[in-house]
Amino acid sequence: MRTAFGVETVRAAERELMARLPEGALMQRAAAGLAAACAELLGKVYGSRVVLLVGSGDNGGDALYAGARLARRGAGVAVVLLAPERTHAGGLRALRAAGGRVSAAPERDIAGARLVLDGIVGIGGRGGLRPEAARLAGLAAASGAFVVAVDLPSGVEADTGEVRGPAVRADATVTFGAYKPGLLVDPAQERTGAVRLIDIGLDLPATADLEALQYADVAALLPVPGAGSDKYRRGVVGIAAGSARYPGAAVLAVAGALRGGAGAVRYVGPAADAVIDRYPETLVHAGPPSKAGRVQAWVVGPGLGDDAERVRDVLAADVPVLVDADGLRLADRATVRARTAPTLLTPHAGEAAALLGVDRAEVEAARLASVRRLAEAYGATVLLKGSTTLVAAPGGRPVRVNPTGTSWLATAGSGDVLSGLAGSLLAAGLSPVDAASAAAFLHGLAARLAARGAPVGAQDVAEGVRGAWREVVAG
Ligand SMILES: NC(=O)C1=CN([C@@H]2O[C@H](COP(=O)(O)OP(=O)(O)OC[C@H]3O[C@@H](n4cnc5c(N)ncnc54)[C@H](OP(=O)(O)O)[C@@H]3O)[C@@H](O)[C@H]2O)[C@@H](O)CC1
Ligand SMILES: [K+]
Repeated sequence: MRTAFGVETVRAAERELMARLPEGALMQRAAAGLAAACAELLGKVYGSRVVLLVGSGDNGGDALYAGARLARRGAGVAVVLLAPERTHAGGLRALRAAGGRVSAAPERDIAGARLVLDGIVGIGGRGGLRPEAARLAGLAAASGAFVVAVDLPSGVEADTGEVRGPAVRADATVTFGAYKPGLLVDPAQERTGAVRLIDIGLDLPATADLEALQYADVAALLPVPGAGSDKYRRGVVGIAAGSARYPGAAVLAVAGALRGGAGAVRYVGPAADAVIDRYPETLVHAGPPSKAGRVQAWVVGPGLGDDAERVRDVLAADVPVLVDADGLRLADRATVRARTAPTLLTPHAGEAAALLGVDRAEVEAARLASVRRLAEAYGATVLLKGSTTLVAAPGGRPVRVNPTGTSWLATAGSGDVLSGLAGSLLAAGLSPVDAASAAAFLHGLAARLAARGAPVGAQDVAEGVRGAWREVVAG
């Protein structure tokens, strides 16, 4: 599991460790890791031109000490100071002693640099970059130099991933002690480049603020039928989706469900012919969901139109229910809150905005806060779709972020496949958080496998799920 911790937690762990170490030791660990990463990126350090953008705090100190290490190895290092009178004094002394210099012509130095280190601001930052810092970040972006963010791209919010003003766009980020949530959540995540974690020996709490499943975590969650399994013991998932107008949504939700590990898929609704035509293994039923026979979990909503009655009927079932698409519009909040079996809501940003009564842009800007708010408001687990899909449960447990997302998934019907897949995992017995995050992981990987650099449709994604599953199990 990859974990991320908020600023307060990281600072507390740093204080605790600093009290046991000689003064400055932690910064030296950070700088050593940073310099090593930069040397690796440069390939040849000797003769390389490096520019440090240095602000008033310890983030600048890290950059200065790393710059000193690179200067000792023969790099030509120039530093641009944003607050000359408040620069980290020890770091600047070390840089000068190693042969580095303070830039007299920042524009020229940045234009000629191979590597720019962004030490403007780290976890002490508030809000977007100030004008002079923003100007320098712009010059760095325009120069074609490789930009390495120190701890995090300056200007992004470490705790939330929000980007409320100008911010550095890095090609790589070297972060210290722990991943910060903002490095994994959009929109900030788009600005980090590849992230490398330097272990500086922090002792962190067992419970993270954010976590991202890795291959082995997903493999451990996926259901495997035993010798004694029959289709009912493997779980039956019910799909209440589709309408005369949108039969395709039913077909795609069933396609996802058939790949999710449940023993059988039951379809209820007016698109039974289309479903059977494509997937004859589906059990179909034309009446209300409550009369369809036993299921271990329901999916309700994709392509449903305005059939509020089907949503009410499904929500009355005492099994886990996944609500998606039209179902989100039709589900009554008090009914969801009153359910005793778990509920999983799977909105995209626009649907989440409608549920929260805010603008879509506000959800997209504050994804972490939005998914947490929705989970509390509905007393339900919420999967917020996006290129960094988030899963939150009510009650403040760590939020999960999916690491396999790809922009190829922004294609019609791919959400229907995801709801079928997650519903199937629910029916197979996974908790809502595990079902949602394992489904998002498989779904993202399936899209990548299916796409391999070319556009994909939702059916391709559904067909890619088996390959993704195999890849996960193989590690
Ligand atoms: N603690 C440790 O042991 C270790 C810490 N480490 C490192 O220290 C970093 C944290 O250092 P830090 O606490 O000194 O804060 P930091 O991020 O440098 O900000 C400093 C100042 O910037 C300013 N500023 C704020 N917002 C701004 C903005 N938008 N645009 C421009 N400027 C802005 C504001 O000053 P102001 O001008 O408001 O007085 C603020 O006080 C951490 O990220 C890691 O790199 C590692 O070495 C490992 C060991
Ligand atoms: K930085």
